[in-house]
Amino acid sequence: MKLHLQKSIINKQSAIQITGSKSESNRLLLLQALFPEISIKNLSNSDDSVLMTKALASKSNVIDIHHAGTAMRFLTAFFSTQEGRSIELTGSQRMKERPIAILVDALNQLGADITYKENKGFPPLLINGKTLTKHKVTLKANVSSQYISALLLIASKLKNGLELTLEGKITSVPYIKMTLSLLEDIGVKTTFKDNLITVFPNNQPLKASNQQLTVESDWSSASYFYSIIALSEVGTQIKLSSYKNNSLQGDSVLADLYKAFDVSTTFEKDTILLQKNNNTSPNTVINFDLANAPDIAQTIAVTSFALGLKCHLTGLHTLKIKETDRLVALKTEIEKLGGTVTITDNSLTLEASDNINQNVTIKTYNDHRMAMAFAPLALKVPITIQDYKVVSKSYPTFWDDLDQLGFKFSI
Ligand SMILES: O=C(O)C1=C[C@@H](OP(=O)(O)O)[C@@H](O)[C@H](O)C1
Ligand SMILES: C=C(OP(=O)(O)O)C(=O)O
Repeated sequence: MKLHLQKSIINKQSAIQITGSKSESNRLLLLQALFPEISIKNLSNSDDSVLMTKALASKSNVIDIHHAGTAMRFLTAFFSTQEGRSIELTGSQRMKERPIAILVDALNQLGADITYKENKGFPPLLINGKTLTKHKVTLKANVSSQYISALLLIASKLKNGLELTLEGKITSVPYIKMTLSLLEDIGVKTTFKDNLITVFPNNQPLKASNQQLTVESDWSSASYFYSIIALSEVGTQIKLSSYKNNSLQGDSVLADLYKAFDVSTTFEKDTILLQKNNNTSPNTVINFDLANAPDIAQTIAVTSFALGLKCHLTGLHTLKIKETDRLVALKTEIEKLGGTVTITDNSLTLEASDNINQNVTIKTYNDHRMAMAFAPLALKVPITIQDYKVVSKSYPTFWDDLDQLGFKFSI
């Protein structure tokens, strides 16, 4: 269903409460299934976290996690350890194109029994739960960190814990560190030195002081407000809550990166105040390596385009296997708007330009981030989002929050 955004000017000051991080939530939900004494505050209301909750509670032998990548990967590891349970783990058509062999091979080497129902290397998976007996495995670390997090999340419940050796350049590192930090928060011991991660077994109940966890709000969702402020008049402010100064989320690098667009971030207790300080110079060139923060690539590309800036983004190799091939999707949609984009397998270059075509319909490719990344362009031109409902994958109240800021739109 289409959503038409008129050219909008937003309120000078607004405050938005953002839902919990979907990455932290899906890790904690998995850990809660293993350690039921865990209680979680500020859980994400994203579709992906709702699907994760339902899948963990389900008694069915077919579980469909739709588009949720973390749920697919984390649940593959979880169900492989559930002795006596046999399930088919499946997902959307796109999920059936997102590779999973690296994780399946690692789990099978540890003693799991996982096979492919359709295409080798891809969901759906047939998983016969077993006690995993081995504790050492090596896997490629340059394709998706989610395979590594999946193994780490189940590791403390294996008899001898886990020793993971990572091969190749490690991608999306902050997500691995987030997993290890959350394990430490509940009292599981871990080490990460060079390319070796060790998780020690923990079959004791958790200490009372390790049972209550509060999810920080989602930084990837905050990126759309960074973009909105970057495109707004000098002096415009948005307050977002609830955030921490020492975040576990790699996307908190936004606070640094958006300085290039003259957006400042001020921490005030558990809120962040974003403010546009100057008109961004047209001579600014954006040059970022986003290997550690792949989910904000679309936001940054669109902010740069809207401000007419040249932009060169690298470290984008994981974008090809996300909800859609995000490199191709970005090139196609920015070019419809009048931009010039060159992509390789791991980079995107946007030429500086000062023209933005009006009334373009942005295709969303079943990708929440395509809809949300392009929406801020309404501060410059009227624009249509092809399927506005996609946002619920990570941010169900996105349009309500844009409405609150003063965006004008109709369905
Ligand atoms: O572990 C996680 O929560 C995630 C890891 C990242 O994936 P990759 O490691 O595949 O880049 C990220 O893109 C995804 O949205 C969430
Ligand atoms: C890539 C993403 O999610 P996932 O891999 O969990 O589907 C995302 O939210 O941008």
